[in-house]
Amino acid sequence: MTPPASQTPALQTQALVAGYEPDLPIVRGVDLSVAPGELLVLLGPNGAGKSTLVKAIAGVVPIHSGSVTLAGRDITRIPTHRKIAEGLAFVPQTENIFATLSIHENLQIAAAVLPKPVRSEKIAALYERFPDLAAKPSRQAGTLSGGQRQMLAVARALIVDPPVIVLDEPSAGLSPKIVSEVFEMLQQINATGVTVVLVEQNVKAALAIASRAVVLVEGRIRHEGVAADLLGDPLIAKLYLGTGHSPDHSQEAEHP
Ligand SMILES: Nc1ncnc2c1ncn2[C@@H]1O[C@H](COP(=O)(O)OP(=O)(O)OP(=O)(O)O)[C@@H](O)[C@H]1O
Repeated sequence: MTPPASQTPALQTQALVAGYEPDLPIVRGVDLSVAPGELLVLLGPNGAGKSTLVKAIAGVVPIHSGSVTLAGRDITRIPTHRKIAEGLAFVPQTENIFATLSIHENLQIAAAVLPKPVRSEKIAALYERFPDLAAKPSRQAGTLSGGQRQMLAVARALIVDPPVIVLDEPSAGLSPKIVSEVFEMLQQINATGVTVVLVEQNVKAALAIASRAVVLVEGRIRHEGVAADLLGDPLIAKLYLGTGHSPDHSQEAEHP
């Protein structure tokens, strides 16, 4: 979906510089604009700074300068734990669930940011949306398959009905079949009006579901465009997307 240019971006970074050490920027001046309703994929070679960028947006990596806005509101300096209440949900690549707790307890903890009276109703709504989770609410989250863990991590993020969800490589370590299921789930979430931003190594699969793609190289945006166009551009595929000269991670085995 390509909304009118005048529309306030759902998520925007301006001249964003971020990194782990004060004198070592990894993200080096990124202007990223995500329109409401977009499913945007962030691509680029290993070490390009994709994860660092989304972590900076989520508030878990220090921002040196620049800004992050959500539907026009400045959230640059808002503490990480409050960003979810502002409407920005972040699903980290790892440690995105409490492995020793049950599915239900994981959802209860996520629901703690909501007012008490609505918590059970929100959890019930999630169970309706994710029947696989509803089937075994007392199961320990750490015993779930990789795909089901991602489902739980996404469900936790969705508990506040966020307008924007940002995911750091949700397909990491999953088999191609499970990757398809996770991507289908993201498409369905996007179809309900949620703006989705995801970092991905599964270039072809991600471009197939994305509306737009941004290619990050050495901490800067090098290319952006309609996902389908990028998929068909042999130069971009060769230079930045890893297709043709580095392994497509979709072939990796799932680690349960
Ligand atoms: N916790 C950390 N502390 C210091 N430097 C880090 C940390 N995590 C990542 N880096 C460095 O930041 C740079 C960008 O890493 P990042 O993970 O953001 O890249 P990426 O594009 O997501 O790559 P990949 O696809 O390999 O995950 C790399 O040079 C990496 O070594």
